Amino acid sequence: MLYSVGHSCFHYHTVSDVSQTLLSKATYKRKTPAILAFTSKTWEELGTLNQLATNGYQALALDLPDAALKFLDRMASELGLPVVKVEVCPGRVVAIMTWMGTNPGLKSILLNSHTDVVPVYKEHWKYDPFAAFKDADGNIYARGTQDMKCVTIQYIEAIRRLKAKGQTFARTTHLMFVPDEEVGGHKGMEMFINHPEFKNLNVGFALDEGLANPGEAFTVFYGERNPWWLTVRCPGSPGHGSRFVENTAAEKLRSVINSFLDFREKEKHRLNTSECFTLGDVTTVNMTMLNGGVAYNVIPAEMDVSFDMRIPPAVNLQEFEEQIKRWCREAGEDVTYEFAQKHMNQTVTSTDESDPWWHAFSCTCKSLNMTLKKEIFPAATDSRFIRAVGLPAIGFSPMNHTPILLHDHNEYLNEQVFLRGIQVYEKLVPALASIPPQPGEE
Ligand SMILES: CSCC[C@H](NC(C)=O)C(=O)O
Ligand SMILES: [Zn+2]
Ligand SMILES: [Zn+2]
Repeated sequence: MLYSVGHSCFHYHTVSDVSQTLLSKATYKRKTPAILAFTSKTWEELGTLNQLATNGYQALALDLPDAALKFLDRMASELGLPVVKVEVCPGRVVAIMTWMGTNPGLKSILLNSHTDVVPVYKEHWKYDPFAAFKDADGNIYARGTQDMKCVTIQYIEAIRRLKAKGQTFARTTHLMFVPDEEVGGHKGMEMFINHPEFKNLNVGFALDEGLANPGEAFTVFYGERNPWWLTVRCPGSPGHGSRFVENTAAEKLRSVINSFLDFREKEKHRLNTSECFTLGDVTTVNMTMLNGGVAYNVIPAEMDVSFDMRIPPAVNLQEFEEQIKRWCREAGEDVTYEFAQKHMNQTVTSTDESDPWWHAFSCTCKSLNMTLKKEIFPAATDSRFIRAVGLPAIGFSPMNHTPILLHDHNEYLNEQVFLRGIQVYEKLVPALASIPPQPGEE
């Protein structure tokens, strides 16, 4: 197995070689980026290696065949930035490029993006979804053009331009690339956020993905609805399909479905009749799975129904769950529910002008004549894990005049919109990374 060390030229043949070299510090000069071979290490071992990193050694683990990681290695080497890679769970690697600030004791800026994408129905695409075809109007079609390769590349290109101009800033900027946002982030950001290597990043403020806006404005997300995925189980008396059996599962199921879907109607009405509400301000309920029954003429002993619910931060979650319990009780005997996902964190990020992070963000956008529309993100991104540990995070993908096509067929982004996004980060990064020391910072 071959290991290489960032943009230095060391090669090792086994992980053990790497560790041996690492652990005999005499072998290293501080200017030499060293490897932390995370891939086969336990978290306890990482603690030791981590201490080496804080002593001035850069970290890099490199036996990873993943194409996205290889691409990021190439970008890091072009930008002249060190990369840390942490295999948080088997096969799930988080990569971090770091542009060190002139005052590294200050809280850093985190530019987060995910490297995974959702699948495609190839037959429904006008062009090959993995060829990034650009049409005559400059629209680039490909899976991930909006979600969120655009943002990843905009971060990288903005840093490239800033570095080329010789600029430096007080605060450190980290570009972080996580592997599994599209399947919930549980083996990526959710695990990594409590990892010592994340704590070492000393993050003060994070940017992560948002959504396109079809109009002139740019949407920014300061919070998210909590996803609750639950299954309601309705047991009942079985019997012959020709009879009026009492206490059937289906009668209970009907009551449950009616309660949930009546509530859905009310929330839909609330959204459609309010000028100022967006999807993120109301609760959505969707019945997504239905199970039960074994034969046409056998009344089933159980029928189950599953719902995807998204609950805005302003809703009292305890009261909401009481309502679910009531619906189940009203449906009949022994109706129970269980959660597949139950997110409870309702932290939102300050968008008050007195907040230094928001102030820098919003003022920069204003200086670029951008109109911002503040919203609650209707679905769930990795930002929820960042906010859950008390860090401010803004969901922002600079795409205006663009239909929302994430996860859709024919996802595209216009090249002009994409290029303007680079300019936006070219201003945002300096503004955020130059925020003066705040009370409590050194
Ligand atoms: C709750 S984990 C699933 C995460 C997924 N995120 C997106 C952006 O589609 C969702 O909201 O369904
Ligand atoms: Zn995304
Ligand atoms: Zn997505």
